[in-house]
Amino acid sequence: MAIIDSINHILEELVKYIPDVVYDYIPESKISRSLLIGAATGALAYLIFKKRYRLPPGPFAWPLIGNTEVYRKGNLAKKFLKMSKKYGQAFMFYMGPIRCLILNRIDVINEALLTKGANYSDRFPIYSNEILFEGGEDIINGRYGTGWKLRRKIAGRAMRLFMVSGNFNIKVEEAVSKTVEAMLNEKGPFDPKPYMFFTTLNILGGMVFGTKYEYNDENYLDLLNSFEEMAKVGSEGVFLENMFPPARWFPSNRFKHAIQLVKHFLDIMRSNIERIEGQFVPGKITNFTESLLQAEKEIREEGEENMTHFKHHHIVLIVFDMFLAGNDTSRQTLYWALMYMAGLPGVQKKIQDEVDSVVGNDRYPTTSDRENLSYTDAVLHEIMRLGTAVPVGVPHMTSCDTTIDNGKYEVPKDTMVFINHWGIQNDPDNWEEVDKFKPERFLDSDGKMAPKPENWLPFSAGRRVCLGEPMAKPELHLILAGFCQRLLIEPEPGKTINLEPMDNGLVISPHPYKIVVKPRIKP
Ligand code: HEM
Repeated sequence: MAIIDSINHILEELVKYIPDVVYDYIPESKISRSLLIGAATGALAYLIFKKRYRLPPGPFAWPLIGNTEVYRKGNLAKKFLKMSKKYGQAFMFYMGPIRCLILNRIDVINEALLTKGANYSDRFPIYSNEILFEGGEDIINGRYGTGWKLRRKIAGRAMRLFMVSGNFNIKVEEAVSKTVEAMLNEKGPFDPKPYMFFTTLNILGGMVFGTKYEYNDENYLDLLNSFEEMAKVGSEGVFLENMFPPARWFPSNRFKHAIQLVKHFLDIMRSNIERIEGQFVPGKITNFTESLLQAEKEIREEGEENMTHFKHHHIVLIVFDMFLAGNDTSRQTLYWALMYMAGLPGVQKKIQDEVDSVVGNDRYPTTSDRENLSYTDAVLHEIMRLGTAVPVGVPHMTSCDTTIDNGKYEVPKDTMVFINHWGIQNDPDNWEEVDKFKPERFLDSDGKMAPKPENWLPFSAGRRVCLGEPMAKPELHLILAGFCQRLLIEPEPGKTINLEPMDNGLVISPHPYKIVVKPRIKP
């Protein structure tokens, strides 16, 4: 009570200098007065002593709600590119109360991801991710530090093992041949989207669990529906719960639905891991999950105290990451690929000629054909440029006060950072005839793949670079080559395919057309 009395004494003295009109608003109760003066003094001290930063420019932001016009609806990547022309290549906006830095040019992106990688590689602790990912201790959402590094290293090693074991070519071939067969069974024009899911899921399922799915398999349909539903919930916009903590006391139905979906998905992962664990013979690794189980065993043998950063729970989260990060990105790229093939028969024919001459038709393409299938590779690069699968990346966070644009601006600790991958890949300042589908831009004068243009960055760079890049690129290349080798892909009769991306939602999606496929090789 002594504190309240002394605050009130100060207030009594101060009010003598306050104009009457303000005096009327000062409550009479001593406790309310103390709270008021305490809050006012706190706010004043905050304003006086708050560190002032030389922040990058950006639009005016309302307190608490920030720039609703930016984050509420529509395609973020396109908005960011447009805003960068007004505010500069490193600018800020506020998502609710969260301060966000947007990077739109390769030199500032390289500065953040490569030169100052240690300052820019943390992840923002997004509330929904911490809830959905049971603590957010997976790889994608993991905070930058020892635990994340260890989990990334173990998962990277497991993936490399799959790539070099010879299993990779086999799994891709199995997946492509199953999809080709299923699509050829279609009687008329059909939507190719579910088939792309079927292809990528078969490869991921093969890698992670050693599973093979059939098109009407119950387990497969369960995964497909869970994924479709998760993608739908995710594309409906940001969760209010992430921006405004009080919203967490009364979670929206959408948020509750997302929790149920992820829980179901994690249960599927757990039951598969348990099955593999039951048959696991240490030292004998045949799939990704067994590699993780082996790593867990070795870490445990070094002493239980080493297990803080790699427990059984982390295996479930890492496996979930593989499906989450690996599936939607790859299937979306393939969906674009089929639309381009149906819409651009000349490009399709050139791939077919290349595959026919390099591979022939009595076997499927393999990774060793890749360097001789340069035109196919260039087409894939152009598809990934225009149909960027992760348009504004996975947000990073600064782990300390830092700078950007060679010291021109200061960026405070805990700022959320977006890399506009779609933006640099579709900026007319970076590419000639930016909207034109031109695979040749990736080829040298001998028709071989030229060095990667610096503005082609679908997988990001630096410490958080996509873990799946070494797998995704050859995988998508083999699938595209395999489809074109086996199939003639055409639009639905009477339809012309509009290859402009749809202008809605967070992802860059093609317009949904039906296609027709015909066999090129007799089965
Ligand atoms: C078209 C295919 C793909 C694209 C365009 C893509 C793109 C990306 C991007 C932009 C990021 C964020 C990087 C950053 O934070 O700066 C990322 C992260 C990640 N990706 Fe991919 N990805 C693809 C396929 C895959 C596949 C097939 C897998 C695994 C099977 C995978 C696993 C991951 C993981 C685990 C991360 C998190 C890395 C970390 O936070 O340390 N991705 N990916």
